[in-house]
Amino acid sequence: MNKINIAIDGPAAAGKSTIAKRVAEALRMVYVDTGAMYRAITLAHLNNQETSFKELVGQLELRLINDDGQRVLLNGEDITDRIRENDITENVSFVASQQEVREFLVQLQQLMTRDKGVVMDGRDIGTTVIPDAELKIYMIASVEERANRRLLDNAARGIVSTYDQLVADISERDHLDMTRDISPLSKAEDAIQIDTTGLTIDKVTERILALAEEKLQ
Ligand SMILES: Nc1ncnc2c1ncn2[C@@H]1O[C@H](COP(=O)(O)OP(=O)(O)OP(=O)(O)O)[C@@H](O)[C@H]1O
Ligand SMILES: Nc1ccn([C@@H]2O[C@H](COP(=O)(O)O)[C@@H](O)[C@H]2O)c(=O)n1
Repeated sequence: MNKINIAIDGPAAAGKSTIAKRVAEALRMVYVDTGAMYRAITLAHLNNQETSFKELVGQLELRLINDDGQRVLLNGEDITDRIRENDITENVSFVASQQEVREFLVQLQQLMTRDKGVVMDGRDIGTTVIPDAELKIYMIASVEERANRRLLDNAARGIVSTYDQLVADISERDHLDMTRDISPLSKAEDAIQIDTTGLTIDKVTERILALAEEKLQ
């Protein structure tokens, strides 16, 4: 059976990580949430704001552990839950627009996908990280649906937010991600667009598994 890489890109709260985890589990592939990597560097930056990004990425140790999803270790400390908090979300787009940060993480992500067998989600996976991925998905949903989903998410995590604030925050983050100079969020020409608005998690997972099966023949 072929070994493939699957790239899943799209805006905030479209459902990328949820679906990527399920697809990876079903196909016994490795799951990588690249957003968590940018969030981890954002945390390091907030704790060391006097340090240049070049120095910062040169001195940190970032590890991802696939353990019922993905755990994130920064310099040995488990920061999986910490990086979902509002201060990280409010600063991550700025950090992700820094050339030194992108070069550091894209190189790491390309190393992770070198031997294939990875489902990787983010903003630039199909365009920049693995442009030769055998299957590329561009996942979208209405901003209203994404705000509702994130509201439920945050409530489950004990993070304070309101629907209106999330609509504004998600729209702002989408704009920042789509308009930055380096590796902006965009649909790869050969990506298949899936609008998950009104679709269940199972339905979306089934659709992507069917597409992946065609590539695995
Ligand atoms: N098709 C769907 N229908 C309903 N809820 C969904 C669907 N897909 C994902 N969700 C829920 O929406 C929330 C956000 O999903 P997820 O975190 O996977 O999005 P994301 O695109 O990875 O977001 P981000 O890029 O901000 O990390 C999760 O709580 C998830 O359970
Ligand atoms: N490949 C990627 C992944 C993420 N980003 C930036 O990180 C932010 C957080 O990502 P989430 O998936 O956790 O929402 C995202 O808004 C981007 O600014 C990126 O640039 N490239």
